[in-house]
Amino acid sequence: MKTQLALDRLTIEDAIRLARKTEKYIDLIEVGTSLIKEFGMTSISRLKEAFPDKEIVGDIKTIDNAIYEFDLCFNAGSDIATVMGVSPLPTIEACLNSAAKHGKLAMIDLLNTSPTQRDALLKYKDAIFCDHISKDEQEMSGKKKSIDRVNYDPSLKWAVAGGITVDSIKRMIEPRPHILIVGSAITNAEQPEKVAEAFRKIIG
Ligand SMILES: O=C(CO)[C@H](O)[C@H](O)COP(=O)(O)O
Repeated sequence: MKTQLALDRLTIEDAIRLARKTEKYIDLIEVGTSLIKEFGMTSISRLKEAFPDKEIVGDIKTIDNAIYEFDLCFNAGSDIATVMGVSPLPTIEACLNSAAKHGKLAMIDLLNTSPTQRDALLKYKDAIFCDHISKDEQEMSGKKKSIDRVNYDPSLKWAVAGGITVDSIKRMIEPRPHILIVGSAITNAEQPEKVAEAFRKIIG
């Protein structure tokens, strides 16, 4: 199981500072959608330059214009780029094709997908699937991703995201997701490195 640090609502310099403080305890660095929207592809290239040995996730949340957006992300230094699961299937397939062309990976964000849509997506076995509770749902209804009652297909690669805290992973059951995506629990902490270390201790 790997930890992905999600960097959102920060300047590029603060994102680099936070990643630097926690780099010992994290595996992947996510350039959050908010950074990409505010600073463009520079946010991805700057994080990749600062952390050439970490896997960089460009959370571009593509929903159309797949090849253009995915090529931008990979050319800027992303190792993984994200596409929304609610997109038309030709968009998902174009993202997977772009990822294969670059020798990189696509993550399909399952936010707001119906069970039927999820079933239709599970045939894309090269993708990473992200089970995700949105920031707005977290803030408006208090919902958080819990991972004590998951039932993932262990033959697929899974990530989980959405308000995950150290407390919420204490009751993890098997199979564990491949990637635990953590944002504000670390980025809003007074001592981000201590929280990142606490995640690492539980994950092992
Ligand atoms: O994709 C995202 C928001 O759309 C974030 O990366 C994800 O939600 C993780 O951040 P947090 O732990 O703060 O919820």
